[in-house]
This record gives sequence, structure tokens and C-alpha cells, in this order.
Amino acid sequence: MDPLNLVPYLPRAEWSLGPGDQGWLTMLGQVLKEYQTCTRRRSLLRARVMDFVTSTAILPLLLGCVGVCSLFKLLQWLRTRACVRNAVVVITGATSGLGRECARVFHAAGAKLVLCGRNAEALEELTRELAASRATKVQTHKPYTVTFDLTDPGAIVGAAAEILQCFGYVDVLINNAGISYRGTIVDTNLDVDRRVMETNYFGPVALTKALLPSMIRRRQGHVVAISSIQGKISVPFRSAYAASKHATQAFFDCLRAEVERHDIEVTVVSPGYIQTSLSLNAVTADGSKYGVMDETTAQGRSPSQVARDVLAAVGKKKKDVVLADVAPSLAVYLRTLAPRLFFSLMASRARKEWKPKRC
Ligand SMILES: NC(=O)C1=CN([C@@H]2O[C@H](COP(=O)(O)OP(=O)(O)OC[C@H]3O[C@@H](n4cnc5c(N)ncnc54)[C@H](OP(=O)(O)O)[C@@H]3O)[C@@H](O)[C@H]2O)C=CC1
Ligand SMILES: CCCCCCCCCCCCCCCC(=O)OCC(=O)COP(=O)(O)O
Repeated sequence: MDPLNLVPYLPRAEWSLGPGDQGWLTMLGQVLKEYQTCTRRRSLLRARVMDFVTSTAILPLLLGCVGVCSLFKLLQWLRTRACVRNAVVVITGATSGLGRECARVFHAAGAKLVLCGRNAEALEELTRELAASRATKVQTHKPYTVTFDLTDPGAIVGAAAEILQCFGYVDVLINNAGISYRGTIVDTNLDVDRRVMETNYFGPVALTKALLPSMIRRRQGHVVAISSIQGKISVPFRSAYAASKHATQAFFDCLRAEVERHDIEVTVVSPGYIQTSLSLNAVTADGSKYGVMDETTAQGRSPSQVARDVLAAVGKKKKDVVLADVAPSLAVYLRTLAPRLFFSLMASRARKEWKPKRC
């Protein structure tokens, strides 16, 4: 440290210049001496503060607060798990990514699972994996599997009947399956917009409608929609995906209001990026597979953490949950509070990201 910078910290230094050339040395000596005294005083003060903290009630109080908070969190976690123990939970898109992790987390919490997907072999493999897992003290149940494509409305009616036959009723429906999209609006075939809407919106809507009457009869049930932060804000080159997720948010918000009188819960979960195969499986403007692991996806949250957050949201009967980092979460507020700024940010993002025929 430059000793001259210490001058403001040495209010009591007395300056006396020595005779001739000795003046500077004397001054420097004085400054260093005062600096040492100040440092000693500061460490003495620090030691006294620490003594006070440890010898009085502050430290036990702090430790007590941390302990109570941890205990509260643990109790909440146990209560959450208890909520889904023996509950019949249906998960769509269970063959991959978030759906697969939800299957693991809900299975470990003791739920009776009905795993849905298009790939029967992948569902069977997951069932075998879950049956073999022993890392839980809770009694677990062998899952059922139901294979169907969400873009096929006829198949959904049959699948709903099959789902109801598994355990006789459904407690929790997790509409998780979905696909993403990359493309410019001007280049995108309308069939691609339809396919994304069929998978992400009409499929979950049809399945929910098919299972709802039995929930209403029992006056019990919980419908979860895995939406996206893109159900709250729209980003360039994701038109079909963002539209399908905005529609999802709107539909399930309406549903929540309508079924409250039947004691049915509705939770919309809006995650930011998650490390899954979503970008690999995304469709492009001409309907072909995008097939690229985007950096944003690769650096996203871990699907097991998001699955635990989904379980917590179900246990706490949350109505709307955003599971995203600070920037996307703030962007949601910006879209409402300063729309012009938000739109210009998105336009500049579009200018930067635009690549002819590839987004
Ligand atoms: N990953 C992310 O960054 C984010 C994901 N989400 C949402 O999370 C959900 C799960 O996606 P994620 O796990 O990330 O992606 P994955 O691609 O890993 O998994 C998607 C799942 O949906 C299934 N699926 C796709 N199309 C259909 C269909 N037509 N009929 C039935 N099942 C279908 C897939 O089945 P199959 O194996 O047969 O293809 C697969 O099981 C989606 O709704 C997505 O929008 C939300 C925010 C961020
Ligand atoms: C006052 C300060 C405000 C700062 C706001 C800055 C604006 C930042 C823009 C952020 C855009 C975030 C986009 C997030 C997208 C996202 O998380 O999507 C989740 C998905 O569903 C992923 O799907 P994809 O197919 O796009 O990978």
C-alpha cells in the first residue's frame, strides 16, 4: 500500500519535518508507525467484536435461527413428500429429460406412477430402472405405462381410459411432454406451427379434459402444466413454441378458476433453460429436426433439481411457479412494466441472432 494514501486514516499524526534531507525519512517513519498503531487498533476492535459475539447471546441466537430455518425446511420437504405418498401421479413425456426426472423423484416419494410416452421400449426401461432402485425408505410402487402420441386426438381418449384403469383414479396429472422449435416466422411451414400447438397445447388440453370429470366426481385432483418462461415472454425465432406456451398458461389459468369450487388444484410451472434434449428434438421451419444441443440448454438447470421443484410445487399446492434465473425472471416484469424497452431488447436480440435459413 502507498503510505501517502494512509494520510486520511491518520487523523492524529503529528507532522514534524527533520532538518535537511532527513525530513522525508522522518515523515515516512512517523507515517508507518501510525499505520502500525491503526492496524493494531483495528485488529483489537475486531477481536473485541468477536469476543462480544461469542460470549453474549448473539452466536447461540444466530445458530438457533439457522437451526429453526433448517428444521422448518426439512419439515416442509417431508410434508411435501408425504403429500404424494401413495398418490396416483400421471406423467406425460416420461421417456426423457424433465419427465424422466419427475418419474424418479415422484417414485422415490412413494407415488403410484402412470408413465406416458410415445416410445414403449423407453417406458419399459424406465419402469425396470425404478423397480430396481432402492434408495428410499418410503414404500414404492411398480409404475404402469401407457403409450400414445399427444398429436393424435383419437389416441388421447383411449389413453385416458387406459390411465384410469391402472389405479381407478388420478390424483395428479403432470402435463410435461413438449417440443420446441427454431425458425423465422416468414420461412415456417404452417404445418410446423400446427404440430407444435398439437403437442404442447391441444394434446395436454385434450388429456386434461378427458381426466377432469373423474377428478370432479371425486372432488379431488391436481393438474400441473409444465409451461416455460416463454409462456410469459416471447423471444425471437421461437414463435410456435412461445405461442403454444402462452396458450398453455392462459388455458390452465382459466381452468384453475373454474375448478376451484370442485377442490381441484392447478399449477403452472414456468422453467427457464433445463439440461435436456429439448433443443436436440426441436423442429425447424421445414419440419426437420434441429438436432443441436444449444449452449443455453447445456448450461441450464439440472432436470433433477427442476423435478424436485415440481414435487415441492405440487406438495405446497402452488398456483404459478417460475423456476428461472434472474435475467429471465426480470424480463417477465420488464414485459409488463416497460414493454417498449422489452420489445427493443428482443428486436436487438433478433438482429444479432438472425442467420439466413438457420436460427
Ligand atoms: N429443456 C428446457 O430448457 C425447458 C423445457 N421446458 C418444458 O419441459 C417439458 C419437457 O421437455 P424436456 O424434458 O426439456 O425435453 P425432452 O425433449 O427431453 O423431452 C420431451 C418429452 O416429450 C415427449 N413428447 C414429445 N412429443 C410428443 C408427442 N407428440 N406425444 C407424446 N409425447 C411427446 C418426448 O417423448 P419422445 O421420447 O417420444 O420424443 C419426451 O419424453 C416440455 O414441455 C418443455 O417445453 C420448459 C422450459 C425449459
Ligand atoms: C431491468 C433488467 C431486466 C433485464 C432483462 C433483460 C432481458 C433478458 C432477456 C432474457 C430472455 C430470456 C429467454 C429465456 C428463455 C427460456 O428460458 O426459455 C425456456 C425454454 O423453454 C427453452 O426453450 P428453447 O427451445 O428456447 O431452448
